[in-house]
Amino acid sequence: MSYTAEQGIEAACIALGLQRGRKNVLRSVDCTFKPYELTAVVGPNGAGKSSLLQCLSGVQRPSTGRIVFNGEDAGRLAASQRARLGAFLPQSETPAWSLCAADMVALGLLPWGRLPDREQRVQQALLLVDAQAFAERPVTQLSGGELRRVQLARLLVGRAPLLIADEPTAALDIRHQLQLMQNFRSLADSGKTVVLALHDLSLAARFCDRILLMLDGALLAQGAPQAVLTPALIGEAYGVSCEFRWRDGIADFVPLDLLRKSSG
Ligand SMILES: Nc1ncnc2c1ncn2[C@@H]1O[C@H](COP(=O)(O)OP(=O)(O)OP(=O)(O)O)[C@@H](O)[C@H]1O
Repeated sequence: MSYTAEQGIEAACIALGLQRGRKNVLRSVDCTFKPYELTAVVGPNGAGKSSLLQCLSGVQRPSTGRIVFNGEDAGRLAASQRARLGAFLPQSETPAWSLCAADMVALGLLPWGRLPDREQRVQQALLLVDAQAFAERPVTQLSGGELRRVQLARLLVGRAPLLIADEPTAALDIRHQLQLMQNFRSLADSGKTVVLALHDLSLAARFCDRILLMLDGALLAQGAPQAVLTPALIGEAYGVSCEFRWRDGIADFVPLDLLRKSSG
């Protein structure tokens, strides 16, 4: 591939399908993620958000369709090259051994070998998520939110132009949710392509350029927050009535009532 890791990457999913067991959990998904864009993938439990992010990151091989990075088939890339292009934070992960937080963050630099500024990068990443205070603590002794922040630092420490995070704000307190979303916003503004699965629709509306709304393995809608996060589409996807109150660019999502019996 002819571009460097610091250049932007446009990642496209083309007619993406994924079968798990007997179920088609992704059904012909077409979408494109661009440099300078922060995209939220939203939708009810089981809609296929994690499956889409796993395909995009290369953790899952799609059953049908393709992922294309800057026009080239990502499925043909060596795993090491793909890791340098796209960094991924899975929805959940339990540490297998008790390495210290700084060493866990440094794992995010593995795709680039031993960089001369390794220590600096690790310290900067820890600072981004406010985790310097527990840099030397074993990750097995951190609280859920502290561990998540260390895992987020591991995502942010590298040089990949594509950042993919599955429910990055879950487990974080409101201060750290806000700080993290501001960081993702700045990273997108600097040219990164950022894709997040989110359940918090207020955060998605406030910080993201685009929203992909998924339902039952397919895209129900995609576009700007004000176009996608409408009471009609939210009602169809989640089965709840809701209100969005927009004030100075800040969206406040208020779920009001159940519209129908849940299917999931
Ligand atoms: N390993 C698996 N084997 C079989 N089915 C699976 C597997 N993992 C997920 N699924 C199914 O795939 C569908 C999509 O799951 P996915 O995790 O992508 O949803 P999601 O939108 O991320 O949900 P959530 O909001 O609950 O995290 C669900 O119906 C789920 O039951």
